[in-house]
Amino acid sequence: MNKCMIAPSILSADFARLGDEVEAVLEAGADVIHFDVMDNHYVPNLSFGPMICEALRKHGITAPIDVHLMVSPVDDLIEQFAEAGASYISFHPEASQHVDRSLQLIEDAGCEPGLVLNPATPLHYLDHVMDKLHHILVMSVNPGFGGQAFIPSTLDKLRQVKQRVVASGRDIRIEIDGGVKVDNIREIAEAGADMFVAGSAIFNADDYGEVIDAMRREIAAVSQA
Ligand SMILES: O=C(CO)[C@H](O)[C@H](O)COP(=O)(O)O
Ligand SMILES: [Fe+2]
Repeated sequence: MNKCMIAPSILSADFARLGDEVEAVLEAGADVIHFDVMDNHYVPNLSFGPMICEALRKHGITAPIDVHLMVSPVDDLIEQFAEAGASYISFHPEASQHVDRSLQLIEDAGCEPGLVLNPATPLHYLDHVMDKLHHILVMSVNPGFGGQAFIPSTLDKLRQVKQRVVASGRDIRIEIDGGVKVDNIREIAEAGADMFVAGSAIFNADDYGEVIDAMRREIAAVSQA
């Protein structure tokens, strides 16, 4: 199995000290920086755009930046985020007129493409595009806000996504996003996730490293079982 990755969502970071916050979570052991882009149209909230991604690169951040686009339309922002230094780019299929084209645009821009499934988004959106996916992001909250409670039915969805990935024979990461905490990450890992987004659980803690280490111990308990 792929090494499991911890991806702190900077939505819950102190924006006035963003560069330092990102450095701090990476020093604390994070693998990836999760970057939530909200447009007050596809989701009822507004966050940040490519300029902030570029600013993190200029600040010296070299870790992968995982851009989660909660925007509609999708395509215009792909090139901008690629130029700003994004590593992975995912979008919600309902927000794109042409899902295959958007995935191809991401790949052509030199980034790793992913699709995001909301709690009520059917899995059939994965049909016909598995060969284009680097990751599948399963939302375990409805998108738009950090700090929401994990929706338990998404565990079953994760299992179904995992089955599809195994059946495809492809090496596709399964990412989970929303309400991930130390006390539920073990069952999430058991259900098939291998990339874990956590915003409030990490940034609301006094010691980021303590939370990330505890999450890794919980995940390791699954691989050793
Ligand atoms: O995409 C998101 C919300 O739409 C965020 O990535 C997610 O909510 C992370 O925050 P938390 O871990 O606090 O739930
Ligand atoms: Fe996200």
